[in-house]
Amino acid sequence: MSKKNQTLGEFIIENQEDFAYSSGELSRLINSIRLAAKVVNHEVNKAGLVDIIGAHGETNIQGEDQQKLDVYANDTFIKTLTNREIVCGIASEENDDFITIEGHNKDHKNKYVVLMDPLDGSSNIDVNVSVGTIFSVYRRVTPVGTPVTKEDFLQPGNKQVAAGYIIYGTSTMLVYTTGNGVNGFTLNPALGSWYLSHPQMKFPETGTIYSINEGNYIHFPQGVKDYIKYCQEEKPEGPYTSRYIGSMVSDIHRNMIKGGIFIYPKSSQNSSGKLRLLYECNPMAFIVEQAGGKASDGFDRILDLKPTELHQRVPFFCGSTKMVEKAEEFMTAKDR
Ligand SMILES: O=P(O)(O)OC[C@H]1O[C@](O)(COP(=O)(O)O)[C@@H](O)[C@@H]1O
Ligand SMILES: [Mg+2]
Ligand SMILES: [Mg+2]
Repeated sequence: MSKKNQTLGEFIIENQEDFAYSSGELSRLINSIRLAAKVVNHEVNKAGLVDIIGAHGETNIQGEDQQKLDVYANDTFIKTLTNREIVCGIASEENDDFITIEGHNKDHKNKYVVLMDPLDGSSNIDVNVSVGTIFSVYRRVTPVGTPVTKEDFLQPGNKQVAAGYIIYGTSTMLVYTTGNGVNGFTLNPALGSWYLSHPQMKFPETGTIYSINEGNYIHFPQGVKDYIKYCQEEKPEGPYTSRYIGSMVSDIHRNMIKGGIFIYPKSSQNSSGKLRLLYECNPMAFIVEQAGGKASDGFDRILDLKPTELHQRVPFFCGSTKMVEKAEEFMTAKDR
């Protein structure tokens, strides 16, 4: 069978070496995520048809309005993973605290914790623009057989054993890594199967797309302002293009295919930026590095940061290696 016709199920079976230390637990975890993703995809696709869009009337811990689909996606991923009892804990952007999963015999025997942003870019739902899900998997650091603690979730990103995202776009894709490159699978909605459509994805070393919310320009650090000016200057390789969807998964997915940089910097209004280290930046940084790209906070590697709290935010510079390095030069010159 040609690799292109391979389904995700077949891919997992044929690449068991990627799951070498997991005795089937990690493969079952990815299988559960692909199932939950199909359920969420079905709901996202009919968002315009049913009265499910719009603010839910609650606010999450960051004080932001939750959309109904945020809640739905959160519940779906949590229930799917909890019912199958294949993880020992879950932390979600939509929950104040982590969830402990005891297991059927209350023996806390599972090894992995999952951290997730169940619906990324949710403000795009009611205008029919792509949204996503981001997930991150770590091996617990506390002993198996005991309840998980915060320590299991506050691990640096370089300890991730798997990470991925789902993009609910014109096609729905699941892109993930277990630390052995990045593979992308496209959902055939008629069959409900994920097909390997993007084997061994590679982030172009450089590109001409820059993605940043320039509406916040006056609040940006000087290094970011200088980098934006640099992007707008004439260059031998041709002009740069500004593209910003406002849904990080979609912005980074496009840049990974075409070459580009995504920046969400700190600002005079927000000293740590907006994006969450554990639910958004670490998993995307792992994927991007595995595809040959680079991710930093403008100075230091995202994956080496030691988290101190679950909902911690961090400035994020991510994309084609040469472009991130160039942005870091401007940051170091003015903001170090
Ligand atoms: O509107 P802004 O400030 O540019 O923020 C956009 C960013 O916020 C996010 O939507 C945050 O994600 P959530 O929808 O999960 O809160 C990113 O996906 C996106 O890059
Ligand atoms: Mg998000
Ligand atoms: Mg979200």
